[in-house]
Amino acid sequence: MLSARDVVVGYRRGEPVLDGVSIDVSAGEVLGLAGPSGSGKSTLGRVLALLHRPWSGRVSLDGGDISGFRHRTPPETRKAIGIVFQHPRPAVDPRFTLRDIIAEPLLARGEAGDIAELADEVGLTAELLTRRPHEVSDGQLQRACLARALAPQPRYLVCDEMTAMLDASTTAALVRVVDRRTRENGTGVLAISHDEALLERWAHRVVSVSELI
Ligand SMILES: Nc1ncnc2c1ncn2[C@@H]1O[C@H](COP(=O)(O)OP(=O)(O)OP(=O)(O)O)[C@@H](O)[C@H]1O
Repeated sequence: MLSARDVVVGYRRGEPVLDGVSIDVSAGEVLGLAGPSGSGKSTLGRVLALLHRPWSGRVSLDGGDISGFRHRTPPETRKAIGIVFQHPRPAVDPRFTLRDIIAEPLLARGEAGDIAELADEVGLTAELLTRRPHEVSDGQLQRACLARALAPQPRYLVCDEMTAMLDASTTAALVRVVDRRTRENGTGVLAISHDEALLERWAHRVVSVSELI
């Protein structure tokens, strides 16, 4: 279980965005996180993905406290939690090919991974893997970002408006990819979205930030 307990966090001193929020994402579960713009959905996703350190409260991974790690997160913990953002372009190095982008987390750990298999999983052809970000569509780049997040076989995945920029067929394709991981590998997913219809189809249950206090 990936959990946050009584998390208080914000960007300006004395102005918490989340004030005592608790959430549990179980293995094999897709938890939808809905709610109005500015309510702190992305902030909570970033806290769970260890990109933002809470002012107080606790973040735990399968029972172990991981609240204090952030940049010094041990590789095994870092590997366990993936994140995919709404906008793929700022999330990649424009000099890299899609193959390099997908391989990035594996190379960083000196691990070998089957890039062709990951590309196949997200529906990218071998030819697309040779291109750079400016030579592919947003949807194709987002497929590469999803493959990069899945490469270390994370136990939990935060999808922060992963499909908000994409058309209906690419959205459905990427959701199918993540859903297969949930069913076959037990990957727990926090699916953050404005799209209530999407969450209704995808998530096992849906909560809003205001319900988590
Ligand atoms: N880097 C930042 N610096 C300062 N304030 C920020 C930063 N990121 C978010 N905020 C503020 O924190 C609050 C919550 O933002 P957050 O992006 O978590 O909400 P959200 O529910 O995901 O919104 P949206 O649905 O519009 O993406 C907002 O008031 C926002 O302006």
